[in-house]
Amino acid sequence: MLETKDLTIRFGGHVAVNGVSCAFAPGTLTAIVGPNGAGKTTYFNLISGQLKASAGTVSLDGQLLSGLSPSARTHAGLGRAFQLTNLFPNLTVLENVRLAVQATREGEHRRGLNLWSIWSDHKALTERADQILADVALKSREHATVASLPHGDQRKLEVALLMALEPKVFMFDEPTAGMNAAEAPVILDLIRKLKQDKSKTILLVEHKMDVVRELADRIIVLHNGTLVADGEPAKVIASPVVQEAYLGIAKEAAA
Ligand SMILES: Nc1ncnc2c1ncn2[C@@H]1O[C@H](COP(=O)(O)OP(=O)(O)OP(=O)(O)O)[C@@H](O)[C@H]1O
Repeated sequence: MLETKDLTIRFGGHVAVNGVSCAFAPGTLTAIVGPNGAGKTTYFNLISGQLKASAGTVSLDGQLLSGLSPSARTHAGLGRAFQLTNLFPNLTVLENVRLAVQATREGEHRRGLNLWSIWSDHKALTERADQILADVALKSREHATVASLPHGDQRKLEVALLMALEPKVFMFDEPTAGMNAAEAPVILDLIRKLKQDKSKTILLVEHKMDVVRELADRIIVLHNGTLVADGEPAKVIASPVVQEAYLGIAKEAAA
């Protein structure tokens, strides 16, 4: 179980995330919605450790993550899509995914300087990386360098690297933003498949309400950094306060 307690961050006088307490259980996909500037990405950054909280805690399965670096949190099971700037731009797509698989499996696979084990590890890692690339429909690009990828493929690669980590918690921040009509369904399918694994916790920041309606088991709504609604999607979406102030659905419906 991932939990935030009274999680808060201030930037100068501005409270971007304000005392958010929430628990996310395995087997659920929670969508985090709210207007621009509501604090959704900042909340993600506090959970993943990219930002240091002014107050409050983050824990996973009882382990306190507050104070840990982003990579230590990743090691504890928290998976956030990689920033491609952290990758090796001149290595190929396949090489990058294989490195991510290797980083995840390092403990299991280290068997000294034995050529046979190095070769068989390499083969197993490549097979896993190949599978992940097939899942995100990026196989045809496996020999391209990361730097040469168009934007949509870079977003797919971010998801591929997240898959390679095999985390307990998957955090997706607008995973289909900037993707074309052919690319987005691949990623949404992948999230649908992930949902079937009831041991995984999925958090999704998403503006597209049709995606939220279809995928979410639960919606939480942030507004001015505060948690203002939390519950079953139909109920949260239907609540007047959310419709009018936060989602603009009333406007959409009227248009
Ligand atoms: N590093 C920072 N320094 C100062 N203010 C920040 C910083 N990061 C975020 N903020 C402010 O915190 C508030 C929340 O921003 P955040 O990006 O989390 O919102 P969001 O809900 O993800 O918005 P969007 O839907 O537009 O992505 C905004 O007012 C933003 O300007």
